[in-house]
Amino acid sequence: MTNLSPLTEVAPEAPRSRNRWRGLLPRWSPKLAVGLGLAGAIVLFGLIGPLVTGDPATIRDFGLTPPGGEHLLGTTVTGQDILAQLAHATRGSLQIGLLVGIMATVLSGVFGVVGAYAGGVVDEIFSLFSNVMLVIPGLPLVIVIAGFVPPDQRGTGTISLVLAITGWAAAARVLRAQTLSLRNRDYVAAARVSGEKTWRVICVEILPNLLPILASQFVFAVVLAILSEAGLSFLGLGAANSSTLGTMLYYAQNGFALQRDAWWWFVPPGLIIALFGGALALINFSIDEIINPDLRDRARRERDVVAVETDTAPGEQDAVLTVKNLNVVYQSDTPVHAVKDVSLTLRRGEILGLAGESGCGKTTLAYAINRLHRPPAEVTSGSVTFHDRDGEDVDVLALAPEELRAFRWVKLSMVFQGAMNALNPVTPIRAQLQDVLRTHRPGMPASDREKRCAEVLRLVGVDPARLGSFPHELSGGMRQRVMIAMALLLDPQVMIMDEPTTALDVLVQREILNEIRRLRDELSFAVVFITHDLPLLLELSDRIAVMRDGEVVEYADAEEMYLRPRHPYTRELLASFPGLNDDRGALIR
Ligand SMILES: Nc1ncnc2c1ncn2[C@@H]1O[C@H](COP(=O)(O)OP(=O)(O)OP(=O)(O)O)[C@@H](O)[C@H]1O
Repeated sequence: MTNLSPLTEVAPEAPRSRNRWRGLLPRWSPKLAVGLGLAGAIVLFGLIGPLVTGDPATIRDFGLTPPGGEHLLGTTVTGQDILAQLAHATRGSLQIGLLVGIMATVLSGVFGVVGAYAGGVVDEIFSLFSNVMLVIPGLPLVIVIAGFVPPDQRGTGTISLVLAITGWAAAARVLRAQTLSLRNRDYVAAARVSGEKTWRVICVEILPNLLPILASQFVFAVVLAILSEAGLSFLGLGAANSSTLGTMLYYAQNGFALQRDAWWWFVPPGLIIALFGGALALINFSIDEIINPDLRDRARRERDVVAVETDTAPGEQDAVLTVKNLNVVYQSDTPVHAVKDVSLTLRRGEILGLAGESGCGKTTLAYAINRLHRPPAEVTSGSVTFHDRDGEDVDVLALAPEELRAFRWVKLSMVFQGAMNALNPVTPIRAQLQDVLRTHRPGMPASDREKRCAEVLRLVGVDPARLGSFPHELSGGMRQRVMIAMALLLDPQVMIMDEPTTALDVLVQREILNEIRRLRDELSFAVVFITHDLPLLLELSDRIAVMRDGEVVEYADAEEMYLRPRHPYTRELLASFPGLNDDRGALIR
């Protein structure tokens, strides 16, 4: 099958290149539109309402008037206009929400980000303090603190402070974890080494990466503050001399609004709290999609799965893996469409070679097949189906996280590019191999684990006596064999090998390739073998797919490709290896 489909446009991404901050903004979606619309309307009401609705405290001599006429939302028992009260109360609640949001975000930033960046004793003290604050139950503490503050000092500022003090710790934990990961990134290390000041490294290198998390936490803190303040006011512990939605509910309860069927007194403030909470939750969900692009992938994948199910073109008879119209895009400032509409079928026991120059998308394709791709990489469409030995078809892109964990390495394993450096230098080989078995076969007795580890080492031609060795005591070739042994441990049906021999000298490379072919014959797993070295693939593979610029431009039997390359790019690739141009006649295998 030759796949020469035209480049799929990624139209909505175009503006990203113009504005690097665009990537940090939520994508426009119905959820976001509804959330922003509702929240915006409520904020406008809180801002403009008090200016046009008049004094909410004016007492009139006609109490509990139902909505209509002069008083659109009716009056309280003392004849105060509910609409005017609602406008002022909305403003009061928004003020508290905003104040608490800012204070809680600053506190979590200081204790989470600064602590984690400073490290050492500072981090330990900050982290201990955050943990203590986290385990103290929030609402009871708020009630106790608010209860101890005399009513005349219990203004909006005091209540906001109390709510912020009790509401920052969980966010600080998340920020700390994220900062610990960011501070070890190369660009942060480079900034430090180049002598940038600490505040600058935090503000310029770290904080921009935390913006979506901070925004999400801010929104959450605002919702929580409005709800908590309403709860406190309802208990009579809210801000004194101020009007909030909670105090409105408190007075409605004291005025027996429910018993008097005066629904217009308590329903509007309750409704505004519920709508504002719902609106911010919708906004927060859209921000979550920036932090975790997997969320937006999921919806799209579910759509794609339906499309694939209705399009059940007959696959190849003995297929173990079918990739259909797979598209992967790196959603970076300038989106890179790294895999374009790729369709491949891997037969049971087959070695499928994936060739192409550096940057053509081989690794991206391998990672996407395995669901190992990480943001900004995103599978925008297509399907990956694994056809299990027992006849079941597994839709790999739709697997839930737990199912994926059970699938990977058991059914489909991977030997990574530069894999020989992937071994942990301070742990003996035995422990590293046994870890895989402990994770995937928790019930396996220790003696069987030991036996299996020795067995796979033997399979790849490494003396089992080496089980106790540390990686640095092994040669590069041996380490590579250990990595292949690790991929074999659970007897997978498919093994993806991404340039597994690139760093090795030609002789060791040849030995390992022979080993792979022998193992495939013995254990009959299928292999996707990735390399830019087309001659090597011609020797090793049954079929070869040639990739260029993210597309599979030719897909054919190895011998056929060698003798009759059809695509000009394949011919160009073959011509670039001098040994293949001579008169050898047939492919040497
Ligand atoms: N994190 C990323 N963000 C944006 N673009 C990326 C990212 N990673 C890879 N790319 C781009 O995706 C394309 C495919 O990269 P990929 O690593 O899959 O190529 P490859 O064929 O495996 O190359 P190599 O043989 O050198 O490993 C390249 O154009 C690359 O620049």
